Amino acid sequence: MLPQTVKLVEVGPRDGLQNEPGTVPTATKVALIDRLGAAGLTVIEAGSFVSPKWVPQMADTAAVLAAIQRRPGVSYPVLVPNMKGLEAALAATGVEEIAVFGAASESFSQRNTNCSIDDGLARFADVTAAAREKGLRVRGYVSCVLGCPYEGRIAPEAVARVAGALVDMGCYEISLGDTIGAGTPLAAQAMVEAVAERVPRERLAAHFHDTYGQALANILAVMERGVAVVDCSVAGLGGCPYAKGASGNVATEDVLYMLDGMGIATGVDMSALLDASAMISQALGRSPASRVARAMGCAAA
Ligand SMILES: CC(C)(COP(=O)([O-])OP(=O)([O-])OC[C@H]1O[C@@H](n2cnc3c(N)ncnc32)[C@H](O)[C@@H]1OP(=O)([O-])[O-])[C@@H](O)C(=O)NCCC(=O)NCCSC(=O)C[C@@](C)(O)CC(=O)[O-]
Repeated sequence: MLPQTVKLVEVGPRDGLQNEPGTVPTATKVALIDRLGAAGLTVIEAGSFVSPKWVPQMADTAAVLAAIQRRPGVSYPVLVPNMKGLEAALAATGVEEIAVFGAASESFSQRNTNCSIDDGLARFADVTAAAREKGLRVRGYVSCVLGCPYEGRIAPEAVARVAGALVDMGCYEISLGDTIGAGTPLAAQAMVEAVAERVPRERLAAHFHDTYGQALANILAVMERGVAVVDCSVAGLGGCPYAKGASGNVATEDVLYMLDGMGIATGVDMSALLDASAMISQALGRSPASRVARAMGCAAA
């Protein structure tokens, strides 16, 4: 049975823009986030407090948080990898939610966070406990749930182990990242079934990249297995710095078009979303990767 409503988690300003080769001005990020809020998105990932040597594109996250127009009922989470990141998040304006991010692949964990899966989980346990003590909500990510750029196939049980550990430490929701977009629908369903042995389905989110054009099919497949939270990126922004040729998250416009067409409520307005998509595409000087945005007339800048 398909869900009647789906929560869309907009990750473009973080997952998308962290991959831009050039610097995106703070004012552009702020304008994008404000437009996404105006379109009705209720969760908009605003940036990350990670090492600026690792991800220089997110170095202005505190400035972004200070300048956005906060809307009631909208959450603006930020990624935090360690206690230093948590301190920065707590010092920034208005942070109420953070996300910690682990992986189901040892090699990816090393490349992304310079530590093993288990060392990362130990760090996240400390971060999560301290964050919750301060009243913050904590979301957990698992990367490489349907394949790793270094190790290939990842066992669903490995995903379930990391997802279970994140929930046990206090994450309210687990976002399952097909980082390189390699998954296909039956594999996505099998992975969700394995994870559901450890984490209730209503606490799972699909975070699928669209590298092989499978993201929408995979989203529908896991919705059939009870997943009702979908991460997506306006204009299909993004990629993966550790996976050559990887494309961005599934485009928000494309997910919304599918859900609207199926009569599934999201609270997001297509024309306001297209406005945000056109704005960021123009700022970056390229056409949106979203098929829907292109079909609806968002041309190259
Ligand atoms: C985790 C670390 C910090 C370890 O990196 P490290 O080098 O092992 O850390 P360290 O503790 O040894 O510190 C090294 C330097 O970084 C600084 N530092 C240390 N921590 C911070 C911090 N929080 N904020 C600012 N600065 C920090 C620290 O102060 C020090 O500075 P120095 O003394 O050399 O001048 C690093 O590997 C890192 O920042 N990684 C983040 C990588 C990242 O952001 N990746 C993208 C997000 S994950 C993703 O996109 C996947 C996802 C979530 O979307 C799901 C999916 O699609 O799969």
